[in-house]
Amino acid sequence: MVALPKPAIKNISPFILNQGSAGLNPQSEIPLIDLSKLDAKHAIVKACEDFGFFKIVNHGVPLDFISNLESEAVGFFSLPSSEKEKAGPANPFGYGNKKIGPNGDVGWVEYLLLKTDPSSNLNELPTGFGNNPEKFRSAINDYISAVKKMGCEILELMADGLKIQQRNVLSKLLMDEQSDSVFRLNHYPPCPELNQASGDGATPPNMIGFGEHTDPQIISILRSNNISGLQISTRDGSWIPVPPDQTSFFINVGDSLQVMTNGRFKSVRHRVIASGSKSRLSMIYFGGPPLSERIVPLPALVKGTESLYKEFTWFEYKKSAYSSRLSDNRLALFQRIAAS
Ligand SMILES: C=C1C[C@]23C[C@@]1(O)CC[C@H]2[C@@]12CC[C@H](O)[C@@](C)(C(=O)O1)[C@H]2[C@@H]3C(=O)O
Ligand SMILES: O=C(O)CCC(=O)C(=O)O
Ligand SMILES: [Fe+2]
Repeated sequence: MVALPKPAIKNISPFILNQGSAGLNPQSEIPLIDLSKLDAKHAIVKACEDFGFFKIVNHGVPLDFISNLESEAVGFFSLPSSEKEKAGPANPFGYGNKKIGPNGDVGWVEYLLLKTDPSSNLNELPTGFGNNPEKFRSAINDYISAVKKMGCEILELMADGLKIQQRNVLSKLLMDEQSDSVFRLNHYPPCPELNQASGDGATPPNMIGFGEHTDPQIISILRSNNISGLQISTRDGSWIPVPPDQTSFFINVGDSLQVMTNGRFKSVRHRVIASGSKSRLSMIYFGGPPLSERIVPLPALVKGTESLYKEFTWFEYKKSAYSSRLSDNRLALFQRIAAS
């Protein structure tokens, strides 16, 4: 594995999370789903209800697709800033460094945000995009196809587990040619100054790599190298660390799936805490519907009850998401106020 260069920083204060390790609950277990087991569909539904998050093993994604993409990504993030910046600034797609989104959020992270449609910006990767942009492009395409296939299998198991007759009711949205899915490579560089900075006296301060948020799409499929940092928020509001596992995937329920299940599944709040000494690299596929898709609860899940949400299209939701801050509760605008 190639060592990534360390960026020079003078002032790390905007990135410090002023709460030490308070509120962390390392005891909770992250639900583990074995995709080869017959009862996977029930375990998936339970994990989505309890956590909105789970880990997948026996996923069927070829490990060489993962390692090829990881080495291409390491190669890209090792380039001099002047080279990486040729792919930026992220607007929202492209190379971004520390700035997340358009509304003032920052994190100790550099990233590449890409559309997944192979005919779109993947083919516009600028020259200077590593030594062999064609190799990078092909590693991204191989990875995305395999991960999308696994994502569709998971969405079909969810539909089965929810006893919905049309088992492709969710997966067809990702399979649609117009699916508005995105792909992100995040690199959290080490921050040696963190070890010297003073926290609350007892514990060193935490550094925000990627601030807390929920993902807006249907499902996010995350894989990282073996460096920790990802945390999820539980129903009681405490944070639990997600032990890294570079051979597995982690699934997040997104806001759209929360709505489509009429609140039965909850989108999971999560964040990344950067490390003082090690580089974390993550790759995330965000499976989204076509822009024109109406995001409404599946009819089978509203029988006898009312929809908890006002109707909206994915385009309307995305537009509103892009005028929000990262930590905002983006669904609040679309919630129906229960009649008393
Ligand atoms: C602050 C922002 C970044 C984000 C768009 C937003 O305005 C609010 C949602 C953010 C998020 C979180 C999940 C994904 O990383 C992402 C690509 C997405 O779809 O929504 C990011 C957006 C981004 O970085 O552009
Ligand atoms: O990098 C990670 O591990 C998670 C990042 C994340 O939540 C995101 O990009 O939406
Ligand atoms: Fe996220």
